[in-house]
Amino acid sequence: MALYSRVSGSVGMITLQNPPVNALSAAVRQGIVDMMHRALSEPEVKSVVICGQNGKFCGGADIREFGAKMTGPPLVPMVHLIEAASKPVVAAIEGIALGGGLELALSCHYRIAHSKARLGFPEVALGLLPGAGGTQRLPRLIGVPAALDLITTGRHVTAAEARQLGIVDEVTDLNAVDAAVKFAQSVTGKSLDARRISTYPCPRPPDLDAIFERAMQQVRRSARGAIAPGTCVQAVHAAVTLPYAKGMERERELFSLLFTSGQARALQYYFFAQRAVSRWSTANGARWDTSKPRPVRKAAVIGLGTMGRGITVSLAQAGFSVVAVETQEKQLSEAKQAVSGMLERGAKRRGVPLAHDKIKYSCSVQAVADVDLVIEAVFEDMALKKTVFQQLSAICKPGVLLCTNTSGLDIDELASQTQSPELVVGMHFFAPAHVMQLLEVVYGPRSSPEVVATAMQMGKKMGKVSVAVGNCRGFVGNRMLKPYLEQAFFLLEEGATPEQVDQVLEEFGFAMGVFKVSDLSGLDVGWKVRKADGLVSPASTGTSARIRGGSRYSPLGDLLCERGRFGQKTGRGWYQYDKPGGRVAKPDPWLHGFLEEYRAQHGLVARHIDHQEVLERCLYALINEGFQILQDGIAAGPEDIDVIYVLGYGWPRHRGGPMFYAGQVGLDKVVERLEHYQQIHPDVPGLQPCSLLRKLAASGNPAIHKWREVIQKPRSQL
Ligand SMILES: CC/C=C\CC(=O)SCCNC(=O)CCNC(=O)[C@H](O)C(C)(C)COP(=O)(O)OP(=O)(O)OC[C@H]1O[C@@H](n2cnc3c(N)ncnc32)[C@H](O)[C@@H]1OP(=O)(O)O
Repeated sequence: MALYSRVSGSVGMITLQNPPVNALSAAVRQGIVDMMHRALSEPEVKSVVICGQNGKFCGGADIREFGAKMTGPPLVPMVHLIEAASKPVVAAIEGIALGGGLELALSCHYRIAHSKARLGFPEVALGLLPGAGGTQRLPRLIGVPAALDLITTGRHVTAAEARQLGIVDEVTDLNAVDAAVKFAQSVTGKSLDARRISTYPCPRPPDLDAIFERAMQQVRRSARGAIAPGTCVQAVHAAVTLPYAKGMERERELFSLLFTSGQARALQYYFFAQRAVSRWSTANGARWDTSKPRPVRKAAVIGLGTMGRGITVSLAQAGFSVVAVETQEKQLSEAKQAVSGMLERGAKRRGVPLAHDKIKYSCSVQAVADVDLVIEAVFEDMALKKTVFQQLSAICKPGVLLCTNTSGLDIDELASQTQSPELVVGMHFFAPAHVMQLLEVVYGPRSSPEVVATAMQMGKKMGKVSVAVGNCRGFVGNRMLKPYLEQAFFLLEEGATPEQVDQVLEEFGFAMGVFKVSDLSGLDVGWKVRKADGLVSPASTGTSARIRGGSRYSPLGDLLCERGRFGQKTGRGWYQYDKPGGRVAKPDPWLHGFLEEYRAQHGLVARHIDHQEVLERCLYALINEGFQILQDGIAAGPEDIDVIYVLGYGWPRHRGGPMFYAGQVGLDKVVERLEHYQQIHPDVPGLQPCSLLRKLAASGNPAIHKWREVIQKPRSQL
């Protein structure tokens, strides 16, 4: 709702009230309309200030209401009412003015912002465009290039940048509401003719066509199939080419197109999913709201390889004192140099002070004796990690949290090496650790709730989205990757090429196809794991070479590794590169010949494989594993899996995540297609729909937020 009060006798004050961000719900819109009429009708009131309660102007349209039938006054007539007002209306922007909140501010005649406020049009991230005149007013106010930038990227600007761009009239370090009241008094009685942005002509720079062409190219490059960014460009184009009223009609058409698209639904689901994962729970009943994190001031990182360096940078940038340990002198000095470079670049990019002095380097593990938390980041080798954990358990002060950065090893086995297994938790960072936003916090059966809470909070402080997951091979992300990769290999055996599989996945929206990712991360990583698992056997032909434990197995990755083809680092993998370390993947005729030879050796006949089969086999196998993970209680809900896949594995955000996507496709259809492929490939257990998936499909494909009711009590394997 909106509150009305009179300030200093002549200023009508409208205060938006809708915690937590004063979003424009039906009640708030109704309140604004009613209070505007009141302010305009009271003769004593000479000007109006609009502000938000609790230091937040407005977070935009109320996203929680998007799924329901629209009630209350629409936004567009509301902003027109404000702009057309005969008394000056001043927006007092504290905290945030985002989306519809900024549109509300742009309909006011003046805008006063607090210096700490952030403004922007983030609708594009929700699969929408600013649909209350934002695409028509902003270019009129700040010009086409700047408006295109803000609207297509959704980036927030500071009050200072907003002032520079001409979005706000004044910035204050003092109380913005008081400043707005003073300002409102100072403009009482002045003509408002030049203050209504909708009446401004839209600037037409001479290279207009080139500007729009560039903007379209830019969004095509980065959108990966998302339709909102290009539609935003079209809406701004209407501001330049059409009179305001017609431009508004075009904005409405384009907004409706986006609003009813599956992409907007997926992105809005994802918005709430990312927030839902912070309300974590574990299979043994610990919860975010009943578990208190421990204070951590000083942390240590053991092992300064690629991951350890990234983790050190993240910790230092988050303000923690860090002891960074690498036992070899030479590696330590290399790491020191690399970390300094990363910190310098980070400080420059983010405009923050350097954090060098936060880090103390040491060659000795003894240096961690007084820290509150240790993150072990040595090589992915259980024996090595066990030794480190035994050492840490002996050296560290009592009560220290011991975390391991592992991408899939057994947390409980490591915990059993220590005197306090309840203090052990996994922190699975993604490379590069100082850049990637995702953190899997892996709890073992003995991890204490407060340890999970501490790791979750540490992740948040490091700017990560932390997702709590249970302990199993590969946790959530890498466990689901296994059947996906497996299908990709099988498709090569059956006649596909790496470029064909990658193209299908990239057209779906993945940042990179599975084979390009494999080349980037190194084929030897998986090879090492498979060797440790006893899967890699000496070269042989015939069916037995492709069976392990009674199930189908593809040795293709092993064979490439045996030939020294480890991917980008060796200049050869599933693709060829111009040099070792090269980045541009080119199809490799050698690989095609090798695949032909391989098929011939194993009596396999290449067949034509279509787009749909590639997509369904790769994605549905991965999704099926996701349902198995839910069934096992390793992830608490589908949102956890979806956030992990979007932030850690390049799943296109506008498709919501694998579990959301499965719901969109229809769970019954996913079951039917898995059964179809299982019949053809009975030796691939990953194609057998898991019982939770079958159960959900049989219960009528319920909406994703209802899945938890069906999952009910997960049968935890912990
Ligand atoms: C005709 C249509 C015209 C316009 C369309 C629009 O206006 S679309 C909406 C545009 N606005 C946005 O996209 C803003 C989205 N919100 C954010 O970016 C952040 O939430 C924000 C406001 C920067 C605050 O970030 P912070 O990190 O401080 O908190 P958090 O993100 O956890 O949010 C706190 C809770 O607020 C809920 N929330 C935020 N924005 C909205 C919103 N617009 N509508 C409804 N609810 C919103 C958010 O979900 C959090 O609640 P929780 O219960 O934890 O989920």
